[in-house]
This record gives sequence, C-alpha cells and structure tokens, in this order.
Amino acid sequence: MLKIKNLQYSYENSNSKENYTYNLEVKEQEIVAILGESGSGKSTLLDLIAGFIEALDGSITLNQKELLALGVEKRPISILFQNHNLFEHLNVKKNILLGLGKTNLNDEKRVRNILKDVGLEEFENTLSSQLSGGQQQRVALARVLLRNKPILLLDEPFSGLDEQTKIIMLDLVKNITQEHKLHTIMVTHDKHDCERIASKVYKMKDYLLLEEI
Ligand SMILES: Nc1ncnc2c1ncn2[C@@H]1O[C@H](COP(=O)(O)OP(=O)(O)OP(=O)(O)O)[C@@H](O)[C@H]1O
Repeated sequence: MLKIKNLQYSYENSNSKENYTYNLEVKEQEIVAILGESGSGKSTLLDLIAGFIEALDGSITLNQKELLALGVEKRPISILFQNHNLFEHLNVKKNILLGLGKTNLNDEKRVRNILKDVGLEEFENTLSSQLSGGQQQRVALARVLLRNKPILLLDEPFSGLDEQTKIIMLDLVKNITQEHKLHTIMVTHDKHDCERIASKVYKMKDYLLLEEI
C-alpha cells in the first residue's frame, strides 16, 4: 500500500503563501485518479512523490517504508508525461533501454517481452520518428515498465491522443497495473478517463486533496 499522509508543500517564491496538503492511499494493482483545475497543485504532488521537490512535512510510505528520506534516483517510481521524450533518431529498443542507464544482455530479452505487453513486438528496430503518436506513447510506457518500479505516476499522458487511441492506452495501463502489481496515480482533466480505469477519484481544491465520494 502506498500511503501519503498530511504531506505539505508551499512554493517559497510564490506571491501568496498557499500551503498544499495531500492525503492519499493507493493499493497494489489499483489506479487512482487526480482531478482538479489547472494550477490547483496536481503536478506538485507528483513532483513531491518523485522527489523533485522536498516536502515541508508529512510522509509518503510504500508498504510502511518511508520514501521521503530517499533521493530521486532511489525512489521506487516511474513517471510517464504527456511529452514522452523519445529520441527520434534511435530505434524503439534503444529508446526503451535508455530508461535503465546501465544495461546487460538479459535486458534485451526483457525488452522483447515488454514490447509484447504493449503490443509493439514487431517494432523493435523501427526508428521512433516513424511511429504514430499512440505507438510512441506505448514505447514510453514500455520504457517505464522495464524500470520495474512499483509506483507509476502518469501526468496527463494521453491527452494529446485521439479518443480511440486514448481508450486503448488507458486499458493498457489498467492491464499493466494489474499484471505488474503497480500502484498507479493518474493526473487527468478528463472525468471519462477516471470512470474508465480509476477505482478512486481524488480532487484538488483550495490547496487540499480530498477523495471524491
Ligand atoms: N517552481 C514553481 N515556483 C512557484 N510556483 C510554482 C512552481 N511550479 C508551479 N507553481 C505554481 O503552483 C501552482 C500549482 O502548480 P501545479 O503544476 O501543481 O498545478 P496543476 O494542477 O498540475 O496544473 P495543470 O493542470 O495546469 O498542469 C500553480 O499556481 C503554479 O503556477
């Protein structure tokens, strides 16, 4: 279980002294969605979980282990953004292996298996610039999966895709969350995304994250 308790943050250089407070729970194999208006503090939460910014107070535990004390590299987390950051001049396999840093021969076999999971087994040697937007997001998802981290953070990853491709990707995230036993948090603007794959919806309002009942 991933538990966020009374996590506090405030941007020092902001004009007003708003203080963000987050409480959230995600079980293994569960997807929770985070809704909220633009600028309400959704991405700030993901930055806190990932360790890009430092919380003022509170805790983030995964199976009772505190994550706040860990540096960015040590956190058991993968993130998928809308902008997938693929290298266009590299093929699919190389783009995916980049997610690991150091690699060994065994990793190539793992890439092949993961490409199957995301339905791209025939594209291993294709340049990423020759893929569609949906296929590129699948490569980004494969890169995330190869890292094999138990927490998956999604920051509006499919908002640039057409409706049909988006639905396929959402279902893929759901399957992958179950198969790889992930704890998945998805920031979105879209209520339909929540209804399709999230078991709980949280809403960011007045600097506070609350579960929508
Ligand atoms: N580095 C920063 N310094 C100061 N203020 C910041 C910084 N980053 C974000 N903010 C402000 O903090 C607030 C919350 O930002 P955040 O990115 O978390 O919102 P969001 O809900 O993810 O918005 P969106 O849906 O538009 O991405 C906004 O008012 C934003 O302008």
